[in-house]
Amino acid sequence: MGKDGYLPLFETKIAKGRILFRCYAASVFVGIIFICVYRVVHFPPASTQVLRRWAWMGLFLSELWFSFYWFVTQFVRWNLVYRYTFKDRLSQRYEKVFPDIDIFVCTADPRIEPPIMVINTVLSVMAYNYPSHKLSVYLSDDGGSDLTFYALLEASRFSKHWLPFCRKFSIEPRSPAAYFSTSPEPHDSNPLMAQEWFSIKQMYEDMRNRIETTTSLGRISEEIKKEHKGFLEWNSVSTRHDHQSILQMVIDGRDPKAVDSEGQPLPTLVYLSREKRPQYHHNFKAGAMNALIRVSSKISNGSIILNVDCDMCSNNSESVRDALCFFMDEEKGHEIAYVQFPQCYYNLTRNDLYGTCFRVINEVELAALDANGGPCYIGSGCFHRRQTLCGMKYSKGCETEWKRENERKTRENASVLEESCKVLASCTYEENTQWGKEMGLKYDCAVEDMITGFSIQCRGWKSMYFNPERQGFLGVAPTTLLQSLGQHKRWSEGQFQIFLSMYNPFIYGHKKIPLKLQFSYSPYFLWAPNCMATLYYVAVPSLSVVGGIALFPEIWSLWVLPFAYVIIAKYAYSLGEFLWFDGTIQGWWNDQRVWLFKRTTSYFFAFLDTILKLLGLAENTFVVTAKVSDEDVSRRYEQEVMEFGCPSPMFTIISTLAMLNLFSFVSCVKRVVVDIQIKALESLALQIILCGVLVLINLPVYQGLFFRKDKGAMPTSVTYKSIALALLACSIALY
Ligand SMILES: O=c1ccn([C@@H]2O[C@H](COP(=O)(O)OP(=O)(O)O[C@H]3O[C@H](CO)[C@@H](O)[C@H](O)[C@H]3O)[C@@H](O)[C@H]2O)c(=O)[nH]1
Ligand SMILES: [Mn+2]
Repeated sequence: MGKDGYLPLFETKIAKGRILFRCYAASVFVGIIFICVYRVVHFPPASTQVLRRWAWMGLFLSELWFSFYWFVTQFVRWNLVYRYTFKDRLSQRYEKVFPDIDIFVCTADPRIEPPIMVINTVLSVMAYNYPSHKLSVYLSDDGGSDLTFYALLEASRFSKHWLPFCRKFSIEPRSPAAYFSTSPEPHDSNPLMAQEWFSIKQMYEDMRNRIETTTSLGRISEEIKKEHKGFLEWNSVSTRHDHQSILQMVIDGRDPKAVDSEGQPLPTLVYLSREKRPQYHHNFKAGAMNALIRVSSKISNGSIILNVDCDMCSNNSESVRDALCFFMDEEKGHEIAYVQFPQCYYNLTRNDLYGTCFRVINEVELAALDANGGPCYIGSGCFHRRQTLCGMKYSKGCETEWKRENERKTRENASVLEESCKVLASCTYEENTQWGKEMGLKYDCAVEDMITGFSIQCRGWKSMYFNPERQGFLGVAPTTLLQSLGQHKRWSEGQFQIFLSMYNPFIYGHKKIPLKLQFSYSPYFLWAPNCMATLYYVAVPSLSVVGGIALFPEIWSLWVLPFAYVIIAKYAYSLGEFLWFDGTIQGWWNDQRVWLFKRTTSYFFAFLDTILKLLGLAENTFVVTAKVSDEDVSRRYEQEVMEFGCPSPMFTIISTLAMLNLFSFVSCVKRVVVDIQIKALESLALQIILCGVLVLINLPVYQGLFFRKDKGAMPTSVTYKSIALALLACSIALY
């Protein structure tokens, strides 16, 4: 109970059972100390073995890096908190004075983000269990596509039937595609529902067919063009990189005629494609969001903004109310800037081949960030207080009066409003303003979300992490290895860039956020530099086996113990944690493999590109992740067969490392079996084991290189290149 007998709207529980974790962490720490002692005491003497000395030094440095990184990640996990909301109390106290909510959906390219998927997201958020006249949904289309506009128009019509249906039968989830693909056909025992179910389903299928036919045609027919004045805008669009602002209020919620089939008001629905000109940088998603912030401030000015990516549909119609439990809590609400939900995906397979399901991040790491001062903003599924997004600093006593917030709506009619808002979405509007710097989402960073959230926290605000039983949002996970690696390259690059910029958590965050939070950001911001230590560890010990250079204690020495303990304890704990959160053993193994791939490729290229950018030799890019794949690729994804397919430098690195370890391993086996040199191998035992594990984890790579004939196999050019490179490396190691 809060002060004065007030019941809070949310509660916080500290995770129990951290004893086991703390014992584990402390014991591994001791193990690490022993390893360091071993490395120092057994440092090869200067006079002999120059090569071994260097290899040893590198290995020691890598181990120091891993230890430091491990130490920080464990330290910030010391406490975890979980939040629970009381929606009934919220409803009792505030149902009549709920604030307006603006929902931003971003899309960028109709070819890789199909309009039918986009409008399913739009429909799912229009159907929140929340007073419709207080909801406004904005679709930002950076693809500037009339196909997307057409789909939105169709969605606006369909919503008139969909919203009452959702309300009447309290269905979940409220994205029609997700609902009809997961809910069983209704029974005859409920004839009323059955009848409506089938007719709505039919209506949805018809709409989907129309949209998909038009999308595959690639252009809008003359007939359709007559249906809405909005299509005229495209007469003056030359390309998607060069056009005026297009703004259409597809549903004007203030209009008394904007009602659904039961006469209830509909949410406002707005289409925006901000102006694009080749000579102006558009700043990717951050630019789109900032245009939306301005335009929406003129139209609906909701005091809470929800941001979702176009593939992240709502999976829980209560999420808005959940978020409000935080913002409207009488005691703590006024200091909360944003409420972040986890990013989850609906297209994951059982063993999650590409390790995309952030199991441990969602269940543990974000809860730890929350305990240390607040989670980061991760782009999608996040509710913001409008003022904080616009740069406001936190100050005590600036409590929001929710009742007054709603009285600021404009009365201008839709077409006047459309015209006057276009200016706000023009290229020149931001010139000589603080947009992208102190206002709105920040520019010049590939992870605009992280840096924006961080700077909001540095302005004194708190944030909350909320991970409800029924997931709030579900998106589309990448379905090929290359997409997944590309996504991680963008993330790790952006994060490392922040670390090296003035926004370094320890410098910029100094005295602004708790030290623990500064530390909590570091493991993410330091993803990229992991590549160096990892590359070293997977290549040098194996090559040293070929050259007969021992870098670890002999198998019968007591010094093996700390190595064995640290490795076994670390991996056993990580496996246990993974299984605890509903993972599978195979899934964990896949996760380890992807961990390796990311560190040797995504992070490596991110590291290089960050350095190039610092030197002014490269520019920021944003490669949008594809949300569709052709049938063949999807089938292999379903069957959990790794997708290579096209030549890429990333694959060359992966295959070369795999081949190199294979060669080393084969050379050991040969020595044991053919030359019977068992004794000589005692000093190399740990390296051979490491090499063997690397071979095991790379099995799908060998399959892709040599045994598969399908289109997802490794391209032959990569095969030849990697064999040549690995042979070269091994022969250098031999001499
Ligand atoms: O110029 C652009 C580029 C992208 N987007 C949109 O941004 C979203 C995220 O793009 P996606 O390719 O799906 O990136 P992800 O890696 O899946 O996204 C995560 O990481 C991004 C930062 O790297 C954040 O912006 C996202 O919110 C977060 O979900 C999508 O809705 C895009 O349509 C734009 O609106 N304009
Ligand atoms: Mn995405």
